[in-house]
Amino acid sequence: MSTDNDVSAVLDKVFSQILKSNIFINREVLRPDYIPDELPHREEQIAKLGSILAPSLRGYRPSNVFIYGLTGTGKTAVTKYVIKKLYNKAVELGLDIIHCYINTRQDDTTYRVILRLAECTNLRLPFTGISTAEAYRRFLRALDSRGGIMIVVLDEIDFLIKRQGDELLYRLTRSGDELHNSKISIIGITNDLKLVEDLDPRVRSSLGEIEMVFPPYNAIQLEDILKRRAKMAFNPNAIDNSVISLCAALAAREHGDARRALDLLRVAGEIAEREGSTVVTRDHVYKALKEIERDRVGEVIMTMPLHSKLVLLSILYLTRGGGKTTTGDVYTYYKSLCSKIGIESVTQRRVSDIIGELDMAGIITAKVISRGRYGKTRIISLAVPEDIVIKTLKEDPYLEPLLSWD
Ligand SMILES: Nc1ncnc2c1ncn2[C@@H]1O[C@H](COP(=O)(O)OP(=O)(O)OP(=O)(O)O)[C@@H](O)[C@H]1O
Repeated sequence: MSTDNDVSAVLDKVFSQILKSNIFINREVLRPDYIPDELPHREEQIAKLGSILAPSLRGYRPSNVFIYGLTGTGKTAVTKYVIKKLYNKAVELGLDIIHCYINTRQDDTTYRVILRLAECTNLRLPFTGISTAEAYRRFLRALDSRGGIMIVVLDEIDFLIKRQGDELLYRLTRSGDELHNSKISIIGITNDLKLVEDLDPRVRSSLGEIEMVFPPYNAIQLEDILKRRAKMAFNPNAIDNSVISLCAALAAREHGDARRALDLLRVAGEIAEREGSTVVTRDHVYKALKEIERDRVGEVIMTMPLHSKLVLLSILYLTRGGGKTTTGDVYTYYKSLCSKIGIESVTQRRVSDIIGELDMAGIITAKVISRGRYGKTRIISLAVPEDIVIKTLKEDPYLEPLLSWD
């Protein structure tokens, strides 16, 4: 058993390790929310968005823009960068442009988005007590009495649409009918390409007056992005080019995701620091890859609903030691687990959907095979290490007792 003294000694060691370390000169520049002064390989998108928004400097409402592309392709960074430059220009010219950035994963209800819109016009609305329609009316009134052009960025817009539908978007894109002294222009950002296809055509056409697609970066571009950041983040003697190209190559394996590349570099540096090393090595990058993957898988599993966890637990049990199983066997085992803990099971069809979702999330692999006249089935195997799944499922008090087979 560890004593308070042991724990305090461990902490002392960690603190002095970090204080001694001179791996980083400024680790903040590797954080996901840091907006760098230059965004290499996005010159074209910066110029295009800049020219779309520029009419606001002459008092015209810029076209609405719908920006989409896979994660880590620079959509948020480019948008914030262009808006900041535009705002600075407006201040220089003595113009009043209101800009409002809202991430709808964080502000995920229509009411909260309206609260934030109102805040950007300096109007404080109550958190409760008035209807959404009333809140919207007050916001429009405040904006119109202030006047000017408002540029609203709705980032991760898919979260709002999935939760609340597209009513607010529709109203915002039609707000011109209700405003006399002001205009609203919207930039919607998403990485959910399917959402774009499924969107109501009337909203898609008004929101996407102009559409911009951000392509993934290739490994060479990622390397270039990393080099420039690494120069600001690391002590020059603590990192070499082979570490940076490894991070770029690993991040480009799925799709060129700059966030993943930067995370790898930052976590590799942190591991080197924790280990008391004076340089970041390729070995630290591989360790970082494992650590990030563990965190990702752990988080996905932890936030899954109970029945998805039970399905995953069934797959884990039936494929122990690297085996394979089928949808039918998973369903039978899953039902036995439900009766063990005294809850009602969901239908086989739903279990089949859950298997599809686990496959999409990269937790399992499910290949459809034909069994001739017996129809089709899926051959299922685990796609992530068993120990991460066991450790995460054990954290759920409902499931803990079911995991005592070993
Ligand atoms: N061209 C670039 N140069 C420098 N850094 C970049 C570049 N593109 C992206 N980044 C950095 O990569 C990280 C992710 O970028 P960003 O948040 O803009 O991606 P995104 O496309 O909005 O992703 P998501 O859809 O997941 O929100 C940020 O830290 C950003 O600063």
